[in-house]
Amino acid sequence: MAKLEHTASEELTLSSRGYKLFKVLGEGSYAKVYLAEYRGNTDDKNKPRQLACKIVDTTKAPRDFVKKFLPRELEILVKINHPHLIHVHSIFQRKAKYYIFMRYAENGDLLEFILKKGSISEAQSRVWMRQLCLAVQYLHDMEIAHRDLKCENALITSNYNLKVSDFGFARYVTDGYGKRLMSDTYCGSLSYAAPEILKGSPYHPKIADIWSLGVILYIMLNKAMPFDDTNIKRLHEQQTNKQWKFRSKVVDNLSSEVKKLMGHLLEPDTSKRWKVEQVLGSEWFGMDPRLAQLNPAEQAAMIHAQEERKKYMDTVRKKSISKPVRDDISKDVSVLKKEVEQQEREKLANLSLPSMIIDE
Ligand SMILES: Nc1ncnc2c1ncn2[C@@H]1O[C@H](COP(=O)(O)OP(=O)(O)OP(=O)(O)O)[C@@H](O)[C@H]1O
Repeated sequence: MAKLEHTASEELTLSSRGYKLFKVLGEGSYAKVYLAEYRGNTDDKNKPRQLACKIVDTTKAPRDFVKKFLPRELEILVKINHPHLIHVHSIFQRKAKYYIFMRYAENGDLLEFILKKGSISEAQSRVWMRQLCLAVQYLHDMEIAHRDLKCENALITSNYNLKVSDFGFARYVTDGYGKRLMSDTYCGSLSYAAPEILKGSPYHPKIADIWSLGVILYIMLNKAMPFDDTNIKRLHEQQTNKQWKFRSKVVDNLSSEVKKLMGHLLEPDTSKRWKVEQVLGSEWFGMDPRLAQLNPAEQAAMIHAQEERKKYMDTVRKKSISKPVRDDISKDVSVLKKEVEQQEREKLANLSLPSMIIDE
C-alpha cells in the first residue's frame, strides 16, 4: 500500500475540521487521492461520512500546472453541479497543498471496473454512456470542455451510477466576448485523444471530447482499446483511416444501433462528428424507453446550465456592443495564443478563490 505522506500538523488541521485521511485510492500525475472520513456538521457525530480527498501538492507540480491548470480546475469545480459529475464537498488550501474533498465512488473508476469484471453489457453501457453524455452536455452548455475524458475519470458509485471526475484539464471554450477559443495545448491521455489533437493544430475542445466518448464506449463494449497507441504516427493513421473494429467475441451480440453510433463518435472528420445532443438523441438510446426521460435531478441541472448560458450570452452581447468586433482568432494562432495568455494572467490576478477555500 502507498505510504501516507501527511505531517502531524496537517492531520491536526484536518481533524479540527472533522476530516481524517485513510488509504490511497488512486494517483494521478500531480495528485494523490485518499479515502477520507468527515465527522463534522452531521446530525449524528458517530456516523462519519466517507469521502475521497484529492491532494495536490503544488511544490511537486510544474509551474504551468500550478499557474494555469489548477486555478481553472478550482474555478470550474465550484461552479458545477450535476448528478453525473462528481460532487465536491469542500476545498481547502493549507500551505502549498490543496485538499479537494468529494463524494467517494465505492466501485472505483471504470477502467478498474472493466479490468476486474470484464466488458460491459450493451444495456449497461447504454445507461453509463447516457450518464456520461448528460454530464458532457451540461459542461458543454456551460461552455466548458473536459479535455481529459477517459475510463479512469469515470467513477462508479455503490449504486452503479457513473460520475465524471477530474477537471484538471477542463477549460472554458469561449472568451469573455463570446469568441470560440481553440485549444493548442495537448491535454489528456494519448489513447483517448482525437486525430485533430495528434495532428498538432489548434482544435475545438468540445468536438475532441466527443471522440474521447467514442473511445470510452469502445472500451466498455470490448474490454480493449480501439487503436494501437504505442506509436503516435501509426495511431493517427489508424484513426484517420477508421481502422478499428469490434472484437470478434462481442461483434455478433451488438446491435446495429450501437455500431452506427460508434462510427459517428470515432469520426475523424470534425465537421461530421456528432455533437453531444445528436448522441443523446441517437436510436441507440431510443432502444431503452426507461432512458427517454430526464429524472428530476437531471432536468434541474440542465435548466441550470441553460440559465447560466443565457446569463453568459447576455453579458457577451452587452460587452460586444461596447467593443469593436475582433478578427476571427482561429485564423491566427499566434494572436490566439497571446490573447489566451493575457486572459490567463488577468484571471490569475483577479482570481478570488471561492469562499470555501481556507488558507492557513
Ligand atoms: N471520488 C473518488 N472516489 C474513488 N476513487 C477516486 C475518486 N477520485 C479519484 N479516484 C481514484 O484516483 C484516481 C486519480 O484521480 P484523479 O484522476 O482525480 O487524479 P489526477 O491527478 O487528476 O489524475 P490524472 O493525472 O490521470 O489526470 C482515479 O483514476 C480513481 O481511480
